[in-house]
Amino acid sequence: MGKPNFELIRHDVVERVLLEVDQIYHLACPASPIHYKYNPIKTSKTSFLGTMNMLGLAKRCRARFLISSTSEVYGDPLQHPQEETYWGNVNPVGERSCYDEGKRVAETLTMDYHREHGLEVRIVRIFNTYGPRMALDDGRVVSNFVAQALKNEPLTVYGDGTQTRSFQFVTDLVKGMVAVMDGAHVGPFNIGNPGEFTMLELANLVKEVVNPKATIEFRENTSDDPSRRRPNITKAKEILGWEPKVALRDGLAMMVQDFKKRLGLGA
Ligand SMILES: O=C(O)[C@H]1O[C@H](OP(=O)(O)OP(=O)(O)OC[C@H]2O[C@@H](n3ccc(=O)[nH]c3=O)[C@H](O)[C@@H]2O)[C@H](O)[C@@H](O)[C@@H]1O
Repeated sequence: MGKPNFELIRHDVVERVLLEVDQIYHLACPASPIHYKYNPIKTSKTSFLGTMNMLGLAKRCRARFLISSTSEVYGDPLQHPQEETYWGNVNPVGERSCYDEGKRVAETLTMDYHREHGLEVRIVRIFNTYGPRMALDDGRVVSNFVAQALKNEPLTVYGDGTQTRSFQFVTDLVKGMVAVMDGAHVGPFNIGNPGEFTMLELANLVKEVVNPKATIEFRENTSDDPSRRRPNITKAKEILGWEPKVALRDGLAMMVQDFKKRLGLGA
């Protein structure tokens, strides 16, 4: 931003676009479950048509193309931790499938452009990411808990809170994506932090770091919620020399400072 050769364009990837580019980081798609389930047909269109349009653009410009895929391609995984070779356990007719199947077909399209047209492609599977500047109403668990704790509202734990996730700080993700883009391997690569927590453990950590007086309120869980998730990152470590550096406790503290400012609570 502010650099003379930087250009910001507001565009819906479902429509074609003519640009001149060398690299494409294709990140466009709602990622929070409440947002991707809000208009699920649009989510499928974004994943399929949006990815096809961006691959078409990459083909015309001979640009290198990186698709931001997701841990959700593993569905409710029967393998734990998840390796890139695992094909997953996705419900094709469930409420989450607009996103899960959308990202799966986005990976398929990416590989078919690679095989059919010799396009240079890269695939990253991103695991739960959090950090400063997330929308206060994003709806994902870390931003919900932090905002709730700061506002003295109960932390909303869905289900019994024994389901697990592995949380990655945003700067680790960005370094991982750049390493994949600039590396020589197509992937797919899991990019995530293997530290695994139950939602109750996360709630208690947020209490400790943000507001020890915060209470917990249990809510009904959503359908097809994956019961556990943790990346095996051996491939990214060995091939790219990448691994996450920021521990959850430290990442939370950085997020809290930013959330406090935006909630008008002082830094
Ligand atoms: O954060 C991410 O990067 C990932 O978030 C979502 O996946 P999900 O793991 O379901 O994300 P959350 O909505 O943050 O849910 C995580 C867990 O926390 C629980 N949760 C969520 C919100 C809340 O207020 N309380 C709560 O207990 C959910 O039931 C779930 O078990 C997206 O589907 C992924 O594409 C995305 O990569």
